[in-house]
Amino acid sequence: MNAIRLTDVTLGYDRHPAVHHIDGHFEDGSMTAVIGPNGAGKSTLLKGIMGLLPPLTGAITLDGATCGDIAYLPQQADIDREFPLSVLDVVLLGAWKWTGPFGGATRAMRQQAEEALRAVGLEGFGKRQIAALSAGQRQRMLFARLLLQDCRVILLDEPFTAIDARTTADLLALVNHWHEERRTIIAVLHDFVQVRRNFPQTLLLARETIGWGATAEVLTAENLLAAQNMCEAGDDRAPPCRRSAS
Ligand SMILES: Nc1ncnc2c1ncn2[C@@H]1O[C@H](COP(=O)(O)OP(=O)(O)OP(=O)(O)O)[C@@H](O)[C@H]1O
Repeated sequence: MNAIRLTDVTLGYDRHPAVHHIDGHFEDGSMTAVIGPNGAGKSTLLKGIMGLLPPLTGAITLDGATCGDIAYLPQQADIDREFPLSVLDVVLLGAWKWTGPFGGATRAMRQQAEEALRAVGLEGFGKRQIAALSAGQRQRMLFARLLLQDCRVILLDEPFTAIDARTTADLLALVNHWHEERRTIIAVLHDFVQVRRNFPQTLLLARETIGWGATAEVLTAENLLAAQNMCEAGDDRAPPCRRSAS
């Protein structure tokens, strides 16, 4: 079964395409690394799947799911660290599907949030302000929120960038556990060793698809060189795309 199908998808900003004509699918229960040079369109693709950026052309279909069934962890840079919230408040945001945007958290939800904090190694951190967390602790907190969200599809944008080795290992173990639970995982990553060791599938992007399939077949020197060349030749302010669907 396909969890997510992309049919000739082009995504961009102000009608300027950032990533073109992506065609393929993420199978239900698959675990895919999305890799590629800076500016290749990796974050853009995740935003498209999440429904934050409607395709300029083509279609993204979620098999039997809605955007509410997808959990999304944006890049660290996109998160406001100074907002006056406690760690428990942030984790409880993961329960909004059940509470509604203005609903209060029940005692059971608070307990679940405490358990999630324990699972990511942040027991006793609930009352702390998020501004007082280190980068690694903040990422652990956001993984606790993902645990509470309990979604079938999980999108992670550079989840381990600027995170220490111990935290990365702990959070990777959690991601592998989600994979064992047959959730669909799509993660933007830059560490190829990590990708080879943990991610069975890889999508290599360079404004368009260079390779998509088994990691060993996609993550080759030849493909990486092609991706680099493609991105260097790319134009940030490309005109609206006129290529027809193939
Ligand atoms: N909000 C935006 N408005 C306009 N252009 C954008 C916006 N976000 C990204 N872009 C452009 O879209 C292209 C793809 O960016 P994107 O962030 O998806 O790349 P990426 O592969 O995730 O890169 P990185 O590895 O550096 O995070 C880039 O040319 C970028 O400048």
